[in-house]
Amino acid sequence: MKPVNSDTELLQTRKHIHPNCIVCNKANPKGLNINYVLTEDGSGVTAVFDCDEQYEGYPGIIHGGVIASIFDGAMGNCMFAHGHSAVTVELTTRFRHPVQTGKCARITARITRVSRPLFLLEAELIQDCQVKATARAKFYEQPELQGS
Ligand SMILES: CCCCCCCCCCCCCC(=O)SCCNC(=O)CCNC(=O)[C@H](O)C(C)(C)COP(=O)(O)OP(=O)(O)OC[C@H]1O[C@@H](n2cnc3c(N)ncnc32)[C@H](O)[C@@H]1OP(=O)(O)O
Repeated sequence: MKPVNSDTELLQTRKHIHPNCIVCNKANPKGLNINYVLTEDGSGVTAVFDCDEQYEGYPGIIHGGVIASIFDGAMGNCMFAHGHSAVTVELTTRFRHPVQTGKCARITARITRVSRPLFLLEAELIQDCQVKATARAKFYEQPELQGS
């Protein structure tokens, strides 16, 4: 599926991304400040997460809720990148291996199926060349969120 714009800065500049988003807005001092950009082939979005220890649950392991939030943000931004505004209606995360603090991880998300108003998306987190967590979600299109 082609994105509406190949500009990798698109995701941070589109006015309809909520200015206070807890996951992706860099201006939110209490947020995760994740910078999602389009993948090279434009089919999805990707981001690097620094896995700072402030996000740990158990010592040395990133909290699963933080990972789920980053997946949700990735898939939401993927929707925006393809010109769809939508809300999450279902999110399933599989924590395959502990995500360690102090080592960067890469998150990638893409749309896998469209059945309007529902969109199915998948995401994965890779650290140390290993897929450590995956997610699937359903998003429900809400065009009225555009421009808010
Ligand atoms: C000291 C200071 C203390 C401070 C405390 C602070 C408190 C803070 C509290 C913070 C709280 C923060 C909380 C956090 O954020 S914890 C952080 C987020 N979670 C993780 O990092 C977990 C990462 N995952 C793993 O480590 C492995 O996957 C584990 C060890 C879990 C299993 O890996 P392993 O390679 O060993 O095996 P396997 O993958 O073949 O699976 C084996 C079995 O596991 C079951 N299973 C697996 N998947 C599912 C599933 N989807 N539904 C149902 N069951 C499932 C099932 O029985 C399966 O067996 P089978 O059915 O296949 O026979």
